[in-house]
Amino acid sequence: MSQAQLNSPKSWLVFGFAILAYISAISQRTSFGVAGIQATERFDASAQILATFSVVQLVVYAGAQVPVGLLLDKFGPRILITSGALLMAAGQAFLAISVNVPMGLAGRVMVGMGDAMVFVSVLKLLPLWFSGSRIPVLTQLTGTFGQLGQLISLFPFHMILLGVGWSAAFSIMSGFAFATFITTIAFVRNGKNWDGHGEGEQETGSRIAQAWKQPGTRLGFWTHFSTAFMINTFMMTWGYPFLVEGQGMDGALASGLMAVFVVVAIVLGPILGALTARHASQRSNIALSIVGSILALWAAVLLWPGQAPLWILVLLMVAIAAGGPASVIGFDFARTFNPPRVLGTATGLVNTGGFIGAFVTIYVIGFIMDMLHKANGSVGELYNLPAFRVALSFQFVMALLGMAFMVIERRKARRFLAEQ
Ligand SMILES: NCCCC[C@H](N)C(=O)NCC(=O)O
Repeated sequence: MSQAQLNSPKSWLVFGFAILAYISAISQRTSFGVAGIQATERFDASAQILATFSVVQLVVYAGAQVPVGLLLDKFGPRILITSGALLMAAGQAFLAISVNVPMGLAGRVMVGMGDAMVFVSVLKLLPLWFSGSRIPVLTQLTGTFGQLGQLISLFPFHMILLGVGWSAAFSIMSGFAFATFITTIAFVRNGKNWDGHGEGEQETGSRIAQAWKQPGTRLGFWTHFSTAFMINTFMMTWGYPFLVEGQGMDGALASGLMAVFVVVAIVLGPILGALTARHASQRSNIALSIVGSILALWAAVLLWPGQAPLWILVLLMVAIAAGGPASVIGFDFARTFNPPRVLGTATGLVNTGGFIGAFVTIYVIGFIMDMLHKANGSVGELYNLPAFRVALSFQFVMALLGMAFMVIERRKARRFLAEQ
């Protein structure tokens, strides 16, 4: 390990440009979400087809995590971030010229694959360039800075889309991704602490098995699962319809309140980073407390007689948003329990938790809503408060499952540490 390189000015330069690539990745990921109305017109698509775009992109993202983790351990972060940026640039360029649904989907698949390569690679760079308590803080800051990407798609991208049009807006996003491809080649290095391809000689299957066998990886997976599935469920599908159709909130207010998620991530990320660095033995308790707070607020909102007042809905959103920074604790478990040669694989495994949890929850909530509507003879509104109350309660089942596994794996991880 080259100590001279750690925490050096060059470390900050590498980290800065890696973060830039991640900010770009988040802006590419979220850009389609603000272009829904234009996409419906351009592709002459139904709401279901529009939803397919998001689901396809997320399935690609989650499905790519383990292969990306394996490639990361073999080839290192620099190649992965470079390839991710190039794939996203190509995907957005393709989307800019696409005129039908299959072309649009192909573009989003490329964006999803490219996006999948960036976050875990930035995390893998951290122990190569930094040491000690800086790592958990920088892990949190990575997630926090990434939120700036969402602001890019919410504001400048959206303005260009409205003012100049689809092709120009997506071409500019493609240009942004391409710019980070160039800056990654120019400035991002694996550094002297990267052992190179020698790390990648181990069999693929055995590397996955080695990472998963480690109780710290499984604790990280269930931590990510428990903290992130509710924010993903809310942001990706059910938050907006629940606020507008279930709680009778004005659509513009509901969209505006979604910015709460960015603000909470920016404020809470560094605080949680410092807390986890200082109190490593309390990491799981911090995550469990945040999941507990989300559940308490969901219970208050769902049990509230009639529509809940605005203040409690805002509190609910703050709590759900706290799940984002809390999920980063999962990556900290992966890092502290695994040797560097399987860290990418372990991080990829952890990063699937909150997405797998969200797919299941999103689907089951929709299924329950449909069943309740059918049980009522398919009369009246599909989306209504009593139906949301029942369907959204499914989140308690998933959260309790996740928390139970966190406690089980925590016990095993502690036993593992005691035996070391
Ligand atoms: N401060 C918010 C961080 C959110 C992290 C999020 N749960 C996550 O796992 N992100 C992975 C990614 O690729 O962005």
